[in-house]
Amino acid sequence: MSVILNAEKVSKTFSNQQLVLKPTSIKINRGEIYVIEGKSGSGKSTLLSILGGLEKPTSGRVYYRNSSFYELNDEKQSEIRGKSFGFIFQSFHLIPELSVKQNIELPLTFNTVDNRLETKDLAKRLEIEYLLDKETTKLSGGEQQRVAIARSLITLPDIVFADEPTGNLDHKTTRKIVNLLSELSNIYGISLVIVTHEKKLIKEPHHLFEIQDGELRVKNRDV
Ligand SMILES: Nc1ncnc2c1ncn2[C@@H]1O[C@H](COP(=O)(O)OP(=O)(O)OP(=O)(O)O)[C@@H](O)[C@H]1O
Repeated sequence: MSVILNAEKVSKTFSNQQLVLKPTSIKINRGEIYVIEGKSGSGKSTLLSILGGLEKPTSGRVYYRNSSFYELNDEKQSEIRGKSFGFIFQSFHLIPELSVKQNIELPLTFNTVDNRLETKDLAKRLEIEYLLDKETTKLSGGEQQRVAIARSLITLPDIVFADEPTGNLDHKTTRKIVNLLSELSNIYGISLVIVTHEKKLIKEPHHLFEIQDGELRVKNRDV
């Protein structure tokens, strides 16, 4: 199994000296799904931001394809974030002035990518083809999240990081979004790292963890 991302003993202390993330090691394999469960304030977003190249850890290293990510220069770091990582957030972060199609294609305008998915194909798989020319402000929460998912996948990244991707959605929409995400991760061989407060968000992730007071542990699936 090829390891795409390897975090070695990463920890985080903010200026108030509180240890928000205890030294944590985790390896992300190609095409596999990782779910990290934890209560509010447990350190989920902090860990996800460190793994996703958005927040430098206080100690430890994150290796992306054998390069120590935070030791690369800013230009190289943003190139990796733009081309090889995708991000999905709870509040979608769509741009209201742009159409659905323009939102999906946004990552392509910032990066010269070698690979990409065709917008129409992706939209078809997410069942939002009919929305491509629409404004995003008039879409339902579930539709907006499907647009955000399409945007996270358009560059055919190695890994998609999702922070509470279904947090604002009802139960039925949540199931649909989660199934779509797993399916697309499988089809395109993209690794998925999801942090959530919700238990059993995905039926059978390849890896299930729990984070409690900044400490990451493998979770017993029966609990
Ligand atoms: N920039 C920061 N400066 C100081 N403390 C921070 C900062 N970011 C996060 N924290 C603290 O670190 C702890 C963990 O925060 P984090 O956002 O990682 O938790 P979380 O599990 O994602 O919570 P939630 O589900 O509520 O988003 C919290 O106590 C938070 O107040």
